[in-house]
Amino acid sequence: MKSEKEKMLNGELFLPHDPELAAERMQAKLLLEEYNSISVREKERSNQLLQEIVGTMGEEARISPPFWCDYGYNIHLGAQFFANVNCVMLDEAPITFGDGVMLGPGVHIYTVNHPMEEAARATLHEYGSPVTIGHNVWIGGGAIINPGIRIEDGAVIASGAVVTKDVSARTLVGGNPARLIRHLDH
Ligand SMILES: CC(=O)SCCNC(=O)CCNC(=O)[C@H](O)C(C)(C)COP(=O)(O)OP(=O)(O)OC[C@H]1O[C@@H](n2cnc3c(N)ncnc32)[C@H](O)[C@@H]1OP(=O)(O)O
Repeated sequence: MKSEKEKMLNGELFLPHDPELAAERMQAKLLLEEYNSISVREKERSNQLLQEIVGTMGEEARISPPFWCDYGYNIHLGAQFFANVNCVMLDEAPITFGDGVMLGPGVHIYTVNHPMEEAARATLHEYGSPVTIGHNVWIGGGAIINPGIRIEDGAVIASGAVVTKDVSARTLVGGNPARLIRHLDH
């Protein structure tokens, strides 16, 4: 029989209050608590902690605290990744960034959904869908990226956008729900 963690990683319905998953979220919270309270002078310790929190990270990846996520190990940061303050990543499924990605303040990236059907939702099951963000994407402050979204290379997400559909390479999208504003090809 599959564990709840295996179901989570497989994108199937799973129970988050399972003891193994609850312990992993607690471990992530403890690391984040330390990460979010560390002095700005302690760059090395801060970098070490970020390496412990996320699954993988490229050269010079940085996240300005405070930062929150559920598990951490499902997050993969490319080189020169930068997230401004108050970033939230609900990483029940992989969240993968290419190189040179920038996030403005307060960007939220969600991979988790609850069932739409009331009786199924009442069982407290949930399920994850991966979010994939290409190289050199800029996501403006306050944007929300929904589960299962793919944002291709060079795209720009305007501040405050709610991204509900995949975003093509080198396009600017904005609004709620986010719509094409213009192409960025030169
Ligand atoms: C690490 C960090 O990133 S920290 C910095 C954080 N900074 C931010 O988050 C700022 C993000 N910047 C934006 O959202 C800007 O508005 C940009 C980048 C989208 C502006 O891009 P521009 O190409 O200059 O767009 P411009 O101002 O010409 O507007 C084009 C159209 O998009 C609309 N638009 C611009 N910004 C937004 C927005 N945030 N949401 C919805 N629509 C928008 C404009 O109203 C305009 O619409 P119209 O053609 O109907 O008049």
